[in-house]
Amino acid sequence: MSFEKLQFKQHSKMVPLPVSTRFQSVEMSECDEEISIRRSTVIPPAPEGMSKRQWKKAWKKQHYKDHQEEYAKIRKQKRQRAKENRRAKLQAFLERGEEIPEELKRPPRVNVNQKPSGIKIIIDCAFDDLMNDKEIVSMSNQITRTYSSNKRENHSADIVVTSFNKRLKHRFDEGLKGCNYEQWQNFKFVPDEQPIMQADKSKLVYLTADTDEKLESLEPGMTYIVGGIVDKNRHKLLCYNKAKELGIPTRRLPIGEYINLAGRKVLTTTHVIQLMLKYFDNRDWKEALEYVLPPRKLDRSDNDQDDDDSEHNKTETSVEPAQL
Ligand SMILES: C[S@@+](CC[C@H](N)C(=O)[O-])C[C@H]1O[C@@H](n2cnc3c(N)ncnc32)[C@H](O)[C@@H]1O
Repeated sequence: MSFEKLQFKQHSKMVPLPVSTRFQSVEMSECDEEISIRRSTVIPPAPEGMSKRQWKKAWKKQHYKDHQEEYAKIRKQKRQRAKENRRAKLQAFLERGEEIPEELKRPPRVNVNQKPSGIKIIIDCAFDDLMNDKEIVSMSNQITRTYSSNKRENHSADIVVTSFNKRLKHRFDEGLKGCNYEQWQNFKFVPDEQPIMQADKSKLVYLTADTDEKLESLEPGMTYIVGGIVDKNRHKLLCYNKAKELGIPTRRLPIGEYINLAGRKVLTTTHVIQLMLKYFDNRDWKEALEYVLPPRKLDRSDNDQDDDDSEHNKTETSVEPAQL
């Protein structure tokens, strides 16, 4: 048992939570229910030998664990409420005979006219140990969003998540219970690196922002590897060095060639995959970049205003696992 856990157990014995601080779910409105969990959680003083910060972190973690099911229920209710609100808003527009505003429109969850792009994408998740807990959660959300895009866009890819064997897997098995990831279409999760190691190297490209070699186009029959890591670029050259060691050619996305990007040219795993999927619409990088990247990433200081109609942000909308 970890030091933190032990401390927590000991401390819990010494200072049992007063009844008033426990979760009260009885006959309250959904909103009240959530507030009751949050407001009632007065954090007891830190046990000796533990910093306030450490204790707060450990306590919150344990509290969340103890109330996991209640929180899941509240999230579900919130989603339900949001759905009902949206439906009511749409109904009001329809009744007034007005057109539905763009921001209320949503692309269908499943694109029935979808075609296979012919490419395979590997999300290399061998970097589990380099991420903190928050980053693991963020990575798992990126994967669910990627799955959602792979169902919605006009072209799909065969996607494989490799080295899915540690905390990221645990996050899917525990935190995202019910998302049924093992049944996802065009999406496979494997525990090892076999799809990388056994592939024909001439058909592999490792994508990385750390190379000067530009990716000209995407070609059916090829496999593109994307690093499955959230690291705020703490680990520079990580994927570049791995690819070099494995003898896999590396390429960067042609970003600067088509748009001015505000800030770094290192994109998230999801954005990179969304770009690849969108590229197949018209084999046009500029169009794909403007569609996928959020407006804050696009440096609009010297652009032409025609681009403002782009639909870039549609795929950026966060998709809750339960909405998949
Ligand atoms: C958040 S980045 C990870 C950055 C990490 N430090 C690394 O070494 O790659 C996630 C992944 O998206 C891909 N990626 C991000 N920006 C890219 C770019 N400009 N060109 C090509 N691939 C990119 C890479 O595969 C990268 O590993």
